[in-house]
Amino acid sequence: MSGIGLENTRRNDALSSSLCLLGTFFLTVFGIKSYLSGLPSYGMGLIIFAFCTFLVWLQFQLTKNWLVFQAMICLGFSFLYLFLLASGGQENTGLLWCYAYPLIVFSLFGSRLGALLVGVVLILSCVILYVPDLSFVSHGYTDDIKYRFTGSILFVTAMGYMMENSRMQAQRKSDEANAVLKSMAHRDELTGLFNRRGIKECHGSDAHLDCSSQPEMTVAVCDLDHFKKINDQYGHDVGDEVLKLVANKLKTCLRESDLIGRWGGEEFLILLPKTTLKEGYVLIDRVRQVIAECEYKVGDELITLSISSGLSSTRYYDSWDSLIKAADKHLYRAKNQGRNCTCTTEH
Ligand SMILES: Nc1nc2c(ncn2[C@@H]2O[C@H](COP(=O)(O)OP(=O)(O)OP(=O)(O)O)[C@@H](O)[C@H]2O)c(=O)[nH]1
Repeated sequence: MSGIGLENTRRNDALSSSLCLLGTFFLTVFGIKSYLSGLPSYGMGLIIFAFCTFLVWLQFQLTKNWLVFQAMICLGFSFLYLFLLASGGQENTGLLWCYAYPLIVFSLFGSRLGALLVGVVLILSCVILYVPDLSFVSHGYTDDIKYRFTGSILFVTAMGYMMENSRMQAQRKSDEANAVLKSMAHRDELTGLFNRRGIKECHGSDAHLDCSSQPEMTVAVCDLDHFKKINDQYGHDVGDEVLKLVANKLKTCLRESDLIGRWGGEEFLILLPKTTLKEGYVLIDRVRQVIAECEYKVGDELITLSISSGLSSTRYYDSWDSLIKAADKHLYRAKNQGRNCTCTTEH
């Protein structure tokens, strides 16, 4: 799961638990109190709401289905809001709890959808407050309380909307910044290829190399030949351009599924999943030929390039360190054999 996805899951978990468990607690306490104070049906109503809230929480813990949770909790709290408003609650104190409603809806649905849902429920609450003689309405609010409640709930709704909006904007900015930071931490700035950390993040654990449970993977360490001379003769900027050119050639020569990284200065690491050592040899030697054929122009001069590579495979090595060490050993052999060549155990 991505960092952002994980963050959302954590937020949903925290939100569902605090909403449902606190809701269950307060509804139970005030339900029992009302029941014992001579309002049995109202008290029972609150206790039933408490029980349903707990069930919704339990359902979310078991299924982790956020959409179902959102729908059920929104429906439940909308009913509770209208119930408190219509009944007035114990000694008309039901209104006090109504202020939590817009905040709950905004935190569950965000500012836009939240505003729509709260809007619908506020229209229904105006019907309850101002339409006379509705059979299901038993409150005894004075006109002054109705006006003041309408004004204050609209104010809380507007504040809730603005706060949720700024929270969402801050979240978006932080998600974007995190994505940029993650890419910077895992990519080489010059070539855009994965850096060491990026490669290790994708394939770094020895579990990725277990050949008994997954297909063979071949690893190649490729190194530009006599790169120091290019730097010394033409300057560091030209050296950088050559590195970019080679990185692009690697990208175009290899498959989508292959992972290419810059392992060190002028050294590249290539992972070839689902590839035997023999197949890997063919692929990497073709890359060698392509690079040997390409020429880089500096002014009127043409620079010829070449790479040497060493290969190893998960068929023979089951730890990351031994795999890279073996590829390095073959690279060393390729350099000693005169460079511009590819070496493996079987060749
Ligand atoms: N332009 C540029 N040069 C780099 C970069 N990183 C490392 N280098 C240079 O790469 C050169 C590597 O030199 P060596 O290790 O001697 O390797 P080589 O000249 O390619 O010789 P062989 O590998 O034996 O063929 C050094 O001069 C480093 O300064 C980089 O990011 N940009």
